[in-house]
Amino acid sequence: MCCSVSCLHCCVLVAVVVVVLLVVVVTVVMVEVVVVIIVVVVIVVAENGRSISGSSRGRRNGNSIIGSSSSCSGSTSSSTSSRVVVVVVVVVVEEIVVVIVAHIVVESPAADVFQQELKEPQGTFRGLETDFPCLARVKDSGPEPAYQNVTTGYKTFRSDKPFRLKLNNGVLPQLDVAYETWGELNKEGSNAIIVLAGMSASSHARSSVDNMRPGWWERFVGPGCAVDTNKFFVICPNSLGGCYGTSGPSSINELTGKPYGTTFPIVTVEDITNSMFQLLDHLGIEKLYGAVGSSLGGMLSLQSAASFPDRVGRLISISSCAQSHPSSIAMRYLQRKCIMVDPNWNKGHYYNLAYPKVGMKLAREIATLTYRSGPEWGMRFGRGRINDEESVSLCPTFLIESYLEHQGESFSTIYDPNSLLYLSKAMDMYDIGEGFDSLEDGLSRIKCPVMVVGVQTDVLFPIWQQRELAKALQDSGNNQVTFYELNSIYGHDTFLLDLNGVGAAVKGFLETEQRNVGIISKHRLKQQQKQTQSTACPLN
Ligand SMILES: N[C@@H](CCO)C(=O)O
Repeated sequence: MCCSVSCLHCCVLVAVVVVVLLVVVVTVVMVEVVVVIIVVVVIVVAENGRSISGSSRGRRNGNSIIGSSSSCSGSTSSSTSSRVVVVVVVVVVEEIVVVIVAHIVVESPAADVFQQELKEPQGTFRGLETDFPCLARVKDSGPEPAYQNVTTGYKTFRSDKPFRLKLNNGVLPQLDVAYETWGELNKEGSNAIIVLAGMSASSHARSSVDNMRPGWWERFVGPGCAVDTNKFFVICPNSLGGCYGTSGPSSINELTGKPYGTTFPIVTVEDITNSMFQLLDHLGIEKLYGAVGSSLGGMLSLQSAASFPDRVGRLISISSCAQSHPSSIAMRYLQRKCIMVDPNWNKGHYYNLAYPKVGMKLAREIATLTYRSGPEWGMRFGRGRINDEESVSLCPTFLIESYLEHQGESFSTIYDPNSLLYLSKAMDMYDIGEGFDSLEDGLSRIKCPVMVVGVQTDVLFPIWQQRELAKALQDSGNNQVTFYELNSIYGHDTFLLDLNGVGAAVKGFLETEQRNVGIISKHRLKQQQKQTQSTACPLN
């Protein structure tokens, strides 16, 4: 403990109290000693006086008196000693009590402060504290996506046919795909929209009677919302390789009776797309009205239209790409590395053993850097400190630090680290031009109207990449490409948070007959925002 400038007054007060107590203790001890000496001397002198006068009377009055004097002299001496003993005992007990009290005062933390201050005046450097009481102390001051560990409330499609994957001759003896639906499929089966999630999300896009908790797109999907469940039958599947009900590394391998861990086959965006179309087959949906996806989901929507051009009516890709850029791969590589160097990761076999929490937490902190933006943090936290009163140490000082720590902590135990490895790898590997002469050739398989939405503050899928995607789609021969550039502050996570921008664009594109619109004007987005705001779906 040390006195900082801010608590100088408290130090002075503590010092005064300690000095006064010490003076009182020393004075009491000294007085007690003097008193005991005086009392003993008085008793001894008084008794001696009585004994002297008694013996002179005995000598005058004969034997009887001598005999009486003799017996009397013995009783006086013993009573004197016992009085002295009683006085000494009482005083010694008192002294002990006083010494104990003095000891408590001198050893108290308050006295420690004082002694330290006496030895080392204000401002003396004594070395940093090394106990690092770093705690996640974040003020909940901004919007966050609703991610949950979803274990119930979804349906599961199971295929018992072997599911073949693109790489390494991978095969799964059976396939599970978890999914949730909202709205009604019409008689023609023509109003189905598949909503494709980002990496961390589950099938729980919106609350339902089976799971009342808010979904990750709660305000975007629903009656009157951007994806209007009064008009559309909405399906949200969990991705292959994930951990919320669909086959993934935490699933049990029926051959061994144990979780696959890293024996699970490598997964690609094409594989995830194929698994989702098996689900659509199972649901009897021949052709989707639309595929709407963000981030990994945007890759899936592009791939759906490329792999199954006759089965996708229109597609939306938000903050995504058709070919992962080295800068995004680098950001995901670091996250994977954090997990894989955690000794508890144990080459992916940690189920029922120690959990690689440290690596997972750090991975999510890095991921958060790529999901949000400097402008948002500037507005939300500025250079605000966690505790203005606290002296500066190597622990987090600024609110942004404790925000990252909080994000890492809260996500680290609701998502399977192996799923993060598999799905982030799938994103790295994505290249719609692979096997074709160019990206445009790969994109030319997409025949339906496309809307590309990008965000100016996205560092993971930067806005220039979105412009390039829209242009490459046009250059591939598609003359039904719409491009929106949003200036939201929420970076890559804008698709989860900005209902006015993203919601309006999505609703407009889904509910407008598609023509050869080319690059859409800002004027049209404003019109669509007004349209969206006038609907029953609650905005912000
Ligand atoms: N915050 C999102 C961003 C990537 O889509 C996630 O964690 O999945």
